[in-house]
Amino acid sequence: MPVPMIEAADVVKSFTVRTRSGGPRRTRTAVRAVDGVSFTVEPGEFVGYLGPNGAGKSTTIKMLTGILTASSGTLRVCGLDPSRRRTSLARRIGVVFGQRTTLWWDLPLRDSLALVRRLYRVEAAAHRARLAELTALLELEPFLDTPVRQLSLGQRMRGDLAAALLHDPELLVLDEPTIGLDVVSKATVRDFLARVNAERGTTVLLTTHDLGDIERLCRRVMIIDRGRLAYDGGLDALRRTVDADRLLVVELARPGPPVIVDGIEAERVEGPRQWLRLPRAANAAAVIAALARDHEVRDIALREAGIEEVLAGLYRGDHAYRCSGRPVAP
Ligand SMILES: Nc1ncnc2c1ncn2[C@@H]1O[C@H](COP(=O)(O)OP(=O)(O)OP(=O)(O)O)[C@@H](O)[C@H]1O
Repeated sequence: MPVPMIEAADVVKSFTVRTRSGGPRRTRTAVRAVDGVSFTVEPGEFVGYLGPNGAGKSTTIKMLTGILTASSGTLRVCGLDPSRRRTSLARRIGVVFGQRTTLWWDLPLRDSLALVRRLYRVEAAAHRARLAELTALLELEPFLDTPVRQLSLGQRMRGDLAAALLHDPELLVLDEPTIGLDVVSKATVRDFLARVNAERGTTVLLTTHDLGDIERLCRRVMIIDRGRLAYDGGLDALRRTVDADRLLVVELARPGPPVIVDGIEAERVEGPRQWLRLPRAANAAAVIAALARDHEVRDIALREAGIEEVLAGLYRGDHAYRCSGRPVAP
């Protein structure tokens, strides 16, 4: 059995936050940003680590890369304890944060990448070969001699990906790598990541809010919500759940409270427009007829629910969407 790339067992991270409760005194409260998370990632997997804002994704990534130490539980990345073996681990993993660069702002990209070689002590010939390969794959040539601060966001991200992969890591950890990129740059980054995973067998853990990233890249997704794992399983299983539902979007003559038809209550209301989720077994024609009988309806549309609706349901803690992929903490 190969050693798992990542093993997390009941990992907790608490922060102490000081809050002012009206008067001059501050009270200390503990916030459990990550609250007993357990999972295993095997070599070669491409896993999406998803969740709403503030769910605990970045905190998890910081623990995986040794920036933060877990309050309790055990964590192993490439078989190492990240907080105790941070330097050894750095040689075996690559990390990209979409919101900030690891490159040297005033240096041309080429020089930045040369410095990365020294940091990771990559042998010169290996570096040349790898740089040539990454330059071709990421189409870096036109801007290798441009200072990083003059690069567009898409160019800078390609530079950051090259920097993270120059030392040929076993695991690549990405925190929102496509944030702010246009559709063409996103496609370039996604195609590149898919190739790195498929051809080099690099394991990838990806945090993103971008549905396109998830659909294109992640065979498995883990969803964290308020510090706890709410779903861990295949994207296909999530899709099958999606297939089970349809959405009825109804435009009423006037705004009102959520309508209830055949026991189905509108889950979203925006002015006169309301959204009802119809299980596959529901008879859409009967629901529409009942709606028209009891309400003044201006317009109606029926559509298949997408991955977006399923994620929104999971993020809301909608239990109907807790489909079982792998065991999930209750
Ligand atoms: N250094 C810190 N001190 C106190 N609380 C923190 C600290 N870092 C994170 N938190 C809190 O922990 C929780 C999880 O934050 P985290 O940044 O991990 O979320 P996230 O899932 O990455 O969110 P986003 O999608 O918005 O980036 C939040 O409630 C956040 O306010």
